[in-house]
Amino acid sequence: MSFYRSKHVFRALAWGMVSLGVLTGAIFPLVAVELGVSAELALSPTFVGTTLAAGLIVGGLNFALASRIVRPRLRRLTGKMRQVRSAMDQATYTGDWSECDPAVCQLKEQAEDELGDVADSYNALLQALHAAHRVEERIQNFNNTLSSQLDLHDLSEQALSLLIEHSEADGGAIILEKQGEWTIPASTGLIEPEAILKSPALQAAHEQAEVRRFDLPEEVRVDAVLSHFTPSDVLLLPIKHHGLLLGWVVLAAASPFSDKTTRLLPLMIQGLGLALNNALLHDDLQRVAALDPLTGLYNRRFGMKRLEEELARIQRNQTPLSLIIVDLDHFKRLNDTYGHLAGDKVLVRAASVIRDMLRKGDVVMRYGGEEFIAILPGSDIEDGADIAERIRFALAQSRVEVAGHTLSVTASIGIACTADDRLSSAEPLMKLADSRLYAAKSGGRDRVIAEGAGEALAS
Ligand SMILES: Nc1nc2c(ncn2[C@@H]2O[C@H](COP(=O)(O)OP(=O)(O)OP(=O)(O)O)[C@@H](O)[C@H]2O)c(=O)[nH]1
Repeated sequence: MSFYRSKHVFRALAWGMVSLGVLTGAIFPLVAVELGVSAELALSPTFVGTTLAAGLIVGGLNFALASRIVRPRLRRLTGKMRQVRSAMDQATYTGDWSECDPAVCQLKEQAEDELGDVADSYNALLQALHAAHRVEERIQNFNNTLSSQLDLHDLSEQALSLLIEHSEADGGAIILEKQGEWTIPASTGLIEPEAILKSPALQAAHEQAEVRRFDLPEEVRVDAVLSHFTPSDVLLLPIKHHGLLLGWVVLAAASPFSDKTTRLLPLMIQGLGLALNNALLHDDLQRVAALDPLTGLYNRRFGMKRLEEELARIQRNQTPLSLIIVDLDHFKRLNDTYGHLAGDKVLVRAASVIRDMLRKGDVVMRYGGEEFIAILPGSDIEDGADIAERIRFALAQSRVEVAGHTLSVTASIGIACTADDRLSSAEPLMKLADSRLYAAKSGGRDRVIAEGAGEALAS
């Protein structure tokens, strides 16, 4: 019948019940005749009218009863749903989801029939929406926290600590590819994390960058406060940007990661790819801005900044610092004779010779055209002079082949030292070293001067 398919369930129910009542009322006189009531009485207009009216009334009452039982419950259900919908509308703009909390909005329907099923389904839907919102909120918070970070090291540390906080991990590390090498910019709670870089399993993982379970090399253990342990579950999650593998997040836990965590982590890491890519670009730009493009040494601007930093540091540590100025001799003549490109090759070689003579922790910059400065923290004037002499000698020995010519160059060098010359700031230190360089030039070039010329400070 058409009312089965009606859009108005209660109207259809009313039609159905009343029609059934009237039909029963209509059939009743015939049944009465069959049961022995005289046809004259049973089919009389009064009898038929009464049975029809009775059928109509019973149908109507049935409908009223059904409607009274079912409608309030349905109204409660729809009322709650409307409340949650409008709370969600609001929350989308205000960010306050407390009104949509399942604890507040759940339906407490006791019925064990279809109505109870509807309420249960509604409650389950509410829970699912709430859980989805919580995941979205976590991912958004994670991305917001990271997007403001451009320093690669700080970003990696922060990302790792958030990932550990949002998972059951006891320790972990971030592995990144930087200038063609795999490095670990952040690690927490792991003993000897560097061993991961040599792991064949990691090398194999690079081939197919996907989330996987991972066996840590034996020496990598989790550092619990009172003991070290081998984790029972380790996740290796790729960090990608536009499909390109930037690195990996390694998370290690004492007990297996839950399904929820293994599903949440890749979503969180999606945003990390963008943030790390920005930080890597920033890092590259900073490096490019700090370097002299011809020699790859620090440029003057960045080198002088480093000098200020080193001076501040040696003052705190009460150690000396020597500054060496190296100026190639008769470089103009070399350029004029063999050409600018030949001059460039000699500059590149000179830069590498000077760098090779220095220790880790020393700083070297190209200060100007054919002038280099080396900063030696911790060196007194004797150390400085010794290194300067080695630089002079190595430069004089080095040869550069250019278009069939073997070129060589000498250098004049001046040195000053914070402790021996009783200087503490960059300007007088540079001035004194420069005046000694001048003395080396005027003394005949190809020599080191480490004393005298103090009068330059007075000017
Ligand atoms: N090939 C090349 N030459 C450069 C570069 N920068 C500066 N120069 C040249 O270096 C030369 C420096 O000349 P000067 O300052 O007169 O010094 P010098 O000829 O070395 O003489 P002394 O220092 O007195 O021994 C100039 O001819 C510059 O053009 C560079 O990047 N490449």
